[in-house]
Amino acid sequence: MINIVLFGKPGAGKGTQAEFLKEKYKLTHLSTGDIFRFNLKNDTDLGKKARVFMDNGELVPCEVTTAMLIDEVKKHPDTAGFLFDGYPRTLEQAEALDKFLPTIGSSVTATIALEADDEILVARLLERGKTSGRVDDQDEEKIRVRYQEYNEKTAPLIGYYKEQNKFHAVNGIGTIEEITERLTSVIDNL
Ligand SMILES: Nc1ncnc2c1ncn2[C@@H]1O[C@H](COP(=O)(O)OP(=O)(O)O)[C@@H](O)[C@H]1O
Repeated sequence: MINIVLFGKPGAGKGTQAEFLKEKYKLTHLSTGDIFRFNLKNDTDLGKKARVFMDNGELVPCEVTTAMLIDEVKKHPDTAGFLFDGYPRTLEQAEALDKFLPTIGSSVTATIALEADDEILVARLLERGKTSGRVDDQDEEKIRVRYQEYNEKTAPLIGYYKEQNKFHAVNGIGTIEEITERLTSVIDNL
């Protein structure tokens, strides 16, 4: 089983690239943001728990997110592997994943970060907000909260995965195809 964690700031292109990678490597794509948005739209109990946090650009509490992720993983016992997109986002979540995966005989294979400058990313998000309908993409204030959350809570994961020799960085600026190419060359060399 190969498990890839796609890592990067909001707007870095994780979702776009995940679409290509999941096809190429036959991976199950689990985007916590997408799963939450689905639950929000359908007004499920999970959606109700997540809404306030998401609408403000804050992280949903770890126990809610981790329970949801584990449920999703368990729905795909026969997969060739997972492409985690948006999880883990805190040290607590990374540790939870490292504890959970061995219970299904697996582990994180590699973490790949898509890197880009903040100004480029904020511009991309505001552009996406015009068409996506995502509340958290339409307001610079909320975008700023997400970057703050990233810097405080998610950035420390870089060190966590480097220590395990599982961290790879890829330049996230270029055409979609160029970036897919960079990501596949990392994965093919794992
Ligand atoms: N691993 C997670 N832990 C906590 N909250 C999460 C997680 N993944 C997604 N969320 C919630 O969903 C929102 C949207 O996630 P996502 O689409 O991945 O956003 P972004 O484009 O900001 O990376 C986040 O701002 C957060 O509220």
